[in-house]
Amino acid sequence: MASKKALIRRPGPRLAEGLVTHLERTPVDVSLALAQWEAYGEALRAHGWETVEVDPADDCPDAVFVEDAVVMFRNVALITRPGAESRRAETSAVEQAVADLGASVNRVREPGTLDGGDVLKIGDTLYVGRGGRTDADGVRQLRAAFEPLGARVVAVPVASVLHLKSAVTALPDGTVIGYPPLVDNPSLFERFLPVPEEPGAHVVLLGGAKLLMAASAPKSAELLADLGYEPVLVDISEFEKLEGCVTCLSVRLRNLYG
Ligand SMILES: NC(=O)NCCC[C@H](N)C(=O)O
Repeated sequence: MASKKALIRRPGPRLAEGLVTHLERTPVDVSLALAQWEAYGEALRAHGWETVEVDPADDCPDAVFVEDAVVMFRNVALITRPGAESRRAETSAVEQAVADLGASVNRVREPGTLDGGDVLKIGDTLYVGRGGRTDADGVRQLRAAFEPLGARVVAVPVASVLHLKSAVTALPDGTVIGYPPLVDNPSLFERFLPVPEEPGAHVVLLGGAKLLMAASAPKSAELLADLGYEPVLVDISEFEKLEGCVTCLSVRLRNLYG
């Protein structure tokens, strides 16, 4: 039976120093962030996901955004080489965690850069954002790692946001959702549904019709509820101040043995 495990990583004491690129910096309340992170993990567990904590990286302010350190396809983990130098030390404990869970491990090598937040998986298609954090060599290495396993890799230019998945994610039926002002090329996707708020573009598929979403996107949640989905809302305001979203706080692992 497929496992339902989710990697998460506790925010560290330097969280407030996390990178901001497209937003103006506003103060982060680290203790509120920790409470929000606990509630996020609880929401995953309440919907049948076993959370697995990666060892914290207290010197890395952005380590909580664990999605950026690894891309999973089937039972293979591609450990990334983050585009931001300050995030490169995040990956070793993530590699250890996925290896301990039984994944086969591959790595993005210098000089390529790739952030997990740039990879949107829909079935066997991997859309990869070529933008501020992921370069052409990173895209090539993603192809080399996963095309032999049956993935189709589609590269998408990203200019307006930090990562591809800051702009778009996908519903369980593969429909891509996004907030139009921030989606550079909606025509690259097979089906595109606009949502009315920027954070409304981010969903984590919890299973069945359940979608984990940010509490800051009530209108988008309403729209998706009206389409028969069941939004589960979590407040992640402190992570949003650092350009984080619901997707980047976990990595779901569904195809590991054991
Ligand atoms: N996948 C994501 O959207 N990750 C968010 C990363 C935010 C972090 N402050 C960064 O700039 O790297």
